[in-house]
Amino acid sequence: MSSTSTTPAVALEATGLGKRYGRKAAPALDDCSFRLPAGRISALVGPNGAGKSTLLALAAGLLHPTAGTLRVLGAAPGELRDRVAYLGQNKPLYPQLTIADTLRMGAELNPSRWDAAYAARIVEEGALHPGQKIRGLSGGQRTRVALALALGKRPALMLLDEPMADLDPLARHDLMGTLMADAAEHGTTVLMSSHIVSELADVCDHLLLLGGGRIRLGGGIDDLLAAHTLVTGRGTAADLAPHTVVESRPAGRGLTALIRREGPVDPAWQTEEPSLEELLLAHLRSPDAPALLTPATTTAPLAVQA
Ligand SMILES: Nc1ncnc2c1ncn2[C@@H]1O[C@H](COP(=O)(O)OP(=O)(O)OP(=O)(O)O)[C@@H](O)[C@H]1O
Repeated sequence: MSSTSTTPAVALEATGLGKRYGRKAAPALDDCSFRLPAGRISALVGPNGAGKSTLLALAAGLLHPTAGTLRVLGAAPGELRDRVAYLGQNKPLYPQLTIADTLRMGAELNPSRWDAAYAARIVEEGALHPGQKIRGLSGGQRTRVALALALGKRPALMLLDEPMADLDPLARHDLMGTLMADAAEHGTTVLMSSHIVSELADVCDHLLLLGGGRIRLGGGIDDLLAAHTLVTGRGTAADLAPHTVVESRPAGRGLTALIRREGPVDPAWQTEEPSLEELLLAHLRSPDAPALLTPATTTAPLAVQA
């Protein structure tokens, strides 16, 4: 059932990727180079306008880059539509169809991969009846049907653009649980944008942080957290050299700083590992902090496994 045997080790590979929506517009994505390892559940995070939706739409083949290249499961974007599911912020469904008709359409469009039981389960867990018309559903209920349609085809790669934004908290929690357990079981690669960091921390094992159209952080969440330390103590940011100070703030007579370690930290500083939220907030507040991509995410030294 799993498609990992034919899935390359790298799900997405961007090289100098850029996208401008108009000649005079600032680039929505600018010189992005990164790898997204296959089989990971990745959070795509960044402030409004950072380029998250643009990246997901490029990966789905709905937009074309204006610079650089993007490979998706080793192919051009859009080439492997049956293996890639994209769910954007607009969920195009036919209002006149029933839920059952919609899922039948999914089965017809994906004859070799359709998992009818899985699609039906996603719908049933929302207490929806197959005979209900799409036009009579709430926004959150439509989201659930759109997810069933996208996931029923058992994609190797799921591109989800704020997929749960209009679901109530309980539905979000339950649906996210179903989706992630299933992705883990099938080795599916997920790239999911969201602004709800606490939710991402529970389910994601990989992170891409975008800011101003550039990659700011990329890598396994544990590796990224381990590369940073929160320090508190008396002294100035200059005293923290040779570490990279991502962000520092006054605290009492000294300061609290998030640093990227270069060797051991002077024991005069109190240290602790940051939470994912602290890591993200410090980088979001310091847009000029240097980018960090862990080795599995950088395009430089890693050999692609065919
Ligand atoms: N269709 C479009 N035409 C022109 N500019 C666009 C278009 N779509 C996005 N942009 C611009 O590209 C930049 C990146 O937008 P994008 O939607 O990718 O950001 P985002 O990170 O998804 O933001 P949000 O968190 O608000 O959804 C923004 O400056 C936006 O104004």
